[in-house]
Amino acid sequence: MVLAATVVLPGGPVGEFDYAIPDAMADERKPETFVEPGRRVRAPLGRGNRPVIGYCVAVVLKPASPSRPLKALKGVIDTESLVSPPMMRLTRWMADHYLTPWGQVLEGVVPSGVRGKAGTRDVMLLSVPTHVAARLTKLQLPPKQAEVLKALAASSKPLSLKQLAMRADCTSAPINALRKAGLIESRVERLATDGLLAEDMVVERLQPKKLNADQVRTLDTILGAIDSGEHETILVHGVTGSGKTEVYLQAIERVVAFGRQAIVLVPEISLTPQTVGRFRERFDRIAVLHSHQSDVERHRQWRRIAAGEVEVVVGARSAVFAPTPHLGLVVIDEEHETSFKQDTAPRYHARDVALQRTRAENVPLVLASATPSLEAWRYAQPGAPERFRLASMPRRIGDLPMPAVRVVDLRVDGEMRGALSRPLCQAMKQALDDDGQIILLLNRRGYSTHVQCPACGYKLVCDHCDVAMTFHRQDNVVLCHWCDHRAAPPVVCPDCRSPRIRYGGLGTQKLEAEVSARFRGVSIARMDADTMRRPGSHEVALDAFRRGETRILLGTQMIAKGLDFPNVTLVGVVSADSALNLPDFRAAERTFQLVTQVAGRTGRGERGGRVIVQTFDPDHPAIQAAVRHDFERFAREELPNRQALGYPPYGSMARIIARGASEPLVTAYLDQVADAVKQAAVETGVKMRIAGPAPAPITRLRGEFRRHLQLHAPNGDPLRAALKAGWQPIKPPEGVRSIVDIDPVDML
Ligand SMILES: Nc1ncnc2c1ncn2[C@@H]1O[C@H](COP(=O)(O)OP(=O)(O)OP(=O)(O)O)[C@@H](O)[C@H]1O
Ligand SMILES: [Zn+2]
Repeated sequence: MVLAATVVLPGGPVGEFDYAIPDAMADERKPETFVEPGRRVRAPLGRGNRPVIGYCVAVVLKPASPSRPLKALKGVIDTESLVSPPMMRLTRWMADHYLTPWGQVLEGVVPSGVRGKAGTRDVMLLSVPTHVAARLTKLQLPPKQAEVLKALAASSKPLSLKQLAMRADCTSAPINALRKAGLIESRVERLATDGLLAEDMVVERLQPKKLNADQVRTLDTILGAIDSGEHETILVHGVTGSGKTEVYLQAIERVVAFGRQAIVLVPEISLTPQTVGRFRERFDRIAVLHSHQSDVERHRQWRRIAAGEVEVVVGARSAVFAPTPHLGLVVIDEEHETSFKQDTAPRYHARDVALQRTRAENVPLVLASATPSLEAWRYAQPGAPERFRLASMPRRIGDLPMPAVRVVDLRVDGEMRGALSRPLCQAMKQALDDDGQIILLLNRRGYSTHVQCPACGYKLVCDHCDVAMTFHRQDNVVLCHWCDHRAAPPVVCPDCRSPRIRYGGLGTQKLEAEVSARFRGVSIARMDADTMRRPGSHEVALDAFRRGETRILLGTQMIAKGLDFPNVTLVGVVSADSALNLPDFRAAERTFQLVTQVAGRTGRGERGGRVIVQTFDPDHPAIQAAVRHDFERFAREELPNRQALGYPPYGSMARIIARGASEPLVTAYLDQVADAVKQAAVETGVKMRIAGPAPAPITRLRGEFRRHLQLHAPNGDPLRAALKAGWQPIKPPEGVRSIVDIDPVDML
């Protein structure tokens, strides 16, 4: 038998490869060179023995095969495992579920700062072995060496070479002589270069709030699951302002009291100092993980978490992989948010990964939202394939009423004053007169969202993408929001030279200009991707709004969620329709979520609040349900549509997207794949619906043509089988790239 390491390669080729482990790498007493699962190794690949780096995923005994001996590993990179056994199993599941090579999943899950041990360095620490210390006086040594040994033995903790040389006032020569003679032992330890770790911010501690009846009921449900020691998923559906956060903070207190850790996932955009502060007020040791962190900071947090020094991990999507040693609970706040799905490989959804992880570790998962995803909602209904438990919180804290919503029909209201209808203008004036504050939502950035020529019908699109260019007045450019291509704004039609070229369509910049012209002297802040570029700008803008210095806050969806400002007495939705016409089966769901969430930002104080929604489609079921803050009504009306078409949550879906500069090559490749997938689908014996191949909704992006194929099946297994047989084996030609997105969220 030979001791072998099973290795997967992040950079391909796909597959698991066995390598013999040389004796020197099988010695547990030499941790620097020990091979174990979760460490990266150097291995020779292929005929030419090209050196590659891979992850050891298993250590196994293999029967020796003299005719085909295993190649031997060349070296070990990591001095400790980067991936715990449960995490190893989780990444394995992800590789299978998302049809992504295991090595690529591992590379995506272990942060680069952790792989590179950012902010730390290896330090050799010297000490005197106990058996040497015992006979220190009896040793016959040259005087300098005796002095060194005495100095080291007198030290209460191990010393670095430099420290010891200083204490004994010597060069490294006598120290090395002692090491050679086995009188001094050494080990390598990884220490932070900045020496002392920054202390956690000190924040005034707050006591738990006294819960209302709905909160008590919900907390009891969660605590029951925690105490049972079993996995259970609990969907907390609570209207905006019902106090969901307080409930899960108190559930986490129980988990922490048991000496376990909790992970709380929030959308990246909500991960503000304000949010983190709510945790610091209640817990001593918090770790924050987000995508703007430096490698050094991320590595530091990762180590603290792995060492069990942290009670609560708060983070965006990737915090689902936090290496907590004793996980007790995972919470996903605003569970419906699309940012929980990663849009590069591995294309995982944090909700599904969390479900898998909490099941494996036997701990509860809490999903919280005022507008749950239809997936989570269906699974909380009787008779669904998954069984989530539903906890409802239908009332606001303090029994505050939900704000009244008025719909303005833009088709009949002829009295538009630019972007704002007369009712919205009047309501704004009144809110300002009453010393209230206003939130205006418009989910399109820029000034004009399209440039068109009425004379010849010309539309200005990006040179590289099949996307309309947006005019940005501040920089005086037309800009592609997909590839960032910039051009000078045309003054005449580039096609027919007509000077009547029109800049139309409303963006946040234009809205800001209109509002400030109409409400002179009123302080306005705009929050969108253009004004929020610098880190921390979000917080600055929200702080000014909180203090009342800003009276009107307008912006894209980033102002729609989570904000809790009691003085906001009016919310205006400038155009509720922007998401409604997207070629996406979730368009209605997105519209409902956005309008409901932003409407929920008002009426959160004693002063009450109201909402005005402008739309060209006032009878649309999503808008009708949002106007009533009625999620159940929306779900009742939308679910049958999904069921009729076999769309999620009734069945699984996968999308193949192929792209390349040459349209014929992309087409030929995807046609070939489609045939193979259809053939394979028949062989699964499961009824599958396959749509396409067809041009993707965004047909050209960054100069590449895009085509896609969509697969629907009652569940994910036959989909994966068909893709494994039909898609995986067909290598795209040079210049064509192809990806598979399982359970896609992005339909463009
Ligand atoms: N039991 C309680 N007693 C008094 N105030 C409470 C209580 N629970 C929560 N609150 C307060 O009520 C407000 C709303 O709570 P929270 O922000 O947790 O609601 P939410 O359900 O998460 O809302 P949303 O979904 O709109 O973000 C907060 O200011 C919170 O501090
Ligand atoms: Zn472009």
